[in-house]
Amino acid sequence: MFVPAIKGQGTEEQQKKWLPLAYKFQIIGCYAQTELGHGSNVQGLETTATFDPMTDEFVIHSPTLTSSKWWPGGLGKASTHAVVYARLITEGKDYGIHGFIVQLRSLEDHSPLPGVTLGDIGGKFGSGAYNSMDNGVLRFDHVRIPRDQMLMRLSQVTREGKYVQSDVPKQLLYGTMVYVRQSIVADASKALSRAVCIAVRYSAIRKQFGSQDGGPETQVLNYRTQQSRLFPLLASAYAFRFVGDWLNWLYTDVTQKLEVKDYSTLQEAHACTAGLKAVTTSATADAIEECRKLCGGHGYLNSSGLPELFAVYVPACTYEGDNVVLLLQVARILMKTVSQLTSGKQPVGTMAYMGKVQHLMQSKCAVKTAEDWLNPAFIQEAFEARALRMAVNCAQNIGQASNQEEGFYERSPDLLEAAVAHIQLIIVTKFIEKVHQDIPGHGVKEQLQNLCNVYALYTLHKHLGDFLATGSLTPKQGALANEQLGKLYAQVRPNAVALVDAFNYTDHYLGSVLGRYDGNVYPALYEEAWKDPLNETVVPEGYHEYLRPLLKQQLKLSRL
Ligand SMILES: CC/C=C\C/C=C\C/C=C\C/C=C\CCCCC(=O)SCCNC(=O)CCNC(=O)[C@H](O)C(C)(C)COP(=O)(O)OP(=O)(O)OC[C@H]1O[C@@H](n2cnc3c(N)ncnc32)[C@H](O)[C@@H]1OP(=O)(O)O
Ligand SMILES: Cc1cc2nc3c(=O)[nH]c(=O)nc-3n(C[C@H](O)[C@H](O)[C@H](O)COP(=O)(O)OP(=O)(O)OC[C@H]3O[C@@H](n4cnc5c(N)ncnc54)[C@H](O)[C@@H]3O)c2cc1C
Repeated sequence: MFVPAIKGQGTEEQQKKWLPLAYKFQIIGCYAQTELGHGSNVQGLETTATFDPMTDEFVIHSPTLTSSKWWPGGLGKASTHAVVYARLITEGKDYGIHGFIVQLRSLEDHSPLPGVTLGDIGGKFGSGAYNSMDNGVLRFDHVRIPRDQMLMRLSQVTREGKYVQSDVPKQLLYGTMVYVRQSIVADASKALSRAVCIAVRYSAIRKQFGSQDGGPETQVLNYRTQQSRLFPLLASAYAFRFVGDWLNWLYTDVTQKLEVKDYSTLQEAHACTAGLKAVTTSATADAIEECRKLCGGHGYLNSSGLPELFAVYVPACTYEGDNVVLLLQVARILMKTVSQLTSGKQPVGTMAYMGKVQHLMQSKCAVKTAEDWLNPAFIQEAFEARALRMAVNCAQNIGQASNQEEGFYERSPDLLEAAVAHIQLIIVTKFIEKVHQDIPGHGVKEQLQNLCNVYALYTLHKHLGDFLATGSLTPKQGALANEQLGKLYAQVRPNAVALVDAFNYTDHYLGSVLGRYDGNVYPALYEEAWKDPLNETVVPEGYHEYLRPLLKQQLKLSRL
């Protein structure tokens, strides 16, 4: 994040100076924004950067304990530099949060520079690989940096100490977070597909119950409950891959527009990256845990690969923006869009469907049979009606409050659900668009169409309350969707293993004895057990000190 921050907020000159050093690992940088007392609320950060016109320097300082930088990855032990976000103060005025390049450690012996106190913040969730990341703590005691180490693409301070705001939106300060959020969506798809690959392959080889007159037991993958839990996760892995590809296109397009000072899609980029990051990471974290349960007891072994995957993945719901905070950002933009509908201003991009407000507020879903739910037009309209009606309901309720802001906070739980509905519509829309494209490979398109329908109808079934409460569906239509879902599972079943093999993960990358490509699980589980250090001795350490005396004592007592 050190590099994207300099690329997005540094001048050409600053990029020329600092990026080659970072690319060649002549310096190692981190992104030091979050503090002990503030993470979500960036504008509440307390670290100060006070301009000293006498020396043409900024004085970086941590005025309070809560201003200590806390969490930045790489900060504790590895980084020599940081992009530090601090309150810019010049001529006695606080101009809010800006980025500054600050050297933290000597390039000679890696010792902290004068005025810099830093270290690691300690162990994190479980024994997961995230403990290999030195998330750190950092405090400054009046550390001086040259004025040209303020990142000056978005705003400047002159030699005399005058603050100059460039003619660019101040939200570009948040650009690095937008970049990482869009990459986190692709990351969610990768993590989810790994978990699903393990669970599908293991479910195909695991047999339990159901043997007739001594015949083989039943593959657990054939149980309808296993399919109803697992196949929506398989469909989600594909859904998040396709929406992540689209989001990367959107991000690239917005970045190109910024180059020519076209800020028209900045809000769309913020809403989509924030909302998709929130929805895909929450779903993926829950799905990895579900995949562990789908593998029964063996899923709880570290050798299954699932506990580690879960422990390393779950902070994605928090870092790069707490998911609730990000969804409330989406909700704010939805409310703004709804308020503009009466002005005749046509919504664009992923909000365009809201322009059909007259139709969508009174449309009646035309589904009459279970098969009708295979029509993408019916799915699309149902999801649009649900999302729009939830947003309009929130706007009407907020409008009844005496104060807009108060109304927003009062209704924030409902706004959260409206934001999720909007984001799920985007995911469904992009999946439908994907399967409408020419897709190579014999039968591949049909399989993706099945998964698209599984993702949409499962999501509809899971959130049926929204669809019924907004009148977007009738209970009968909801039941038909569930009926069609069961038929789709039967169609996915024959190709389930092929659909996870398609992720093309090596056994090494998957890191799971349950997810082995050859399915030879039991010998692998048994072999893995003997690698446990506890098995280096046949008689366990502690026998003579603790177990033997206890056993002997009990034996004596039993003879009395
Ligand atoms: C380098 C890695 C690359 C790839 C990695 C690959 C895969 C990724 C996998 C793992 C990642 C690895 C490790 C994890 C690293 C994690 C690092 C971090 O966690 S960095 C710190 C992250 N912190 C946050 O996300 C903070 C969240 N808070 C905020 O973003 C803001 O405080 C806020 C919540 C948006 C509030 O902003 P503000 O206080 O300014 O107030 P408003 O809500 O009123 O907003 C004002 C105005 O601005 C608009 N806006 C807000 N944000 C943005 C934005 N990002 N872009 C554009 N516009 C924005 C907002 O809509 C308002 O607009 P208005 O209504 O005025 O029109
Ligand atoms: C593994 C990991 C790596 C990280 N790496 C970095 C890094 O490299 N650089 C960096 O700068 N930071 C990093 N962070 C910090 C991370 O970005 C923050 O923790 C994150 O942004 C959440 O902010 P917070 O901790 O202040 O949460 P808080 O906002 O304190 O969240 C606590 C609760 O308050 C709720 N809440 C907060 N505000 C509102 C609101 N307005 N309305 C409703 N509910 C609200 C949240 O939903 C949550 O339930 C990392 C964190 C982790 C866990």
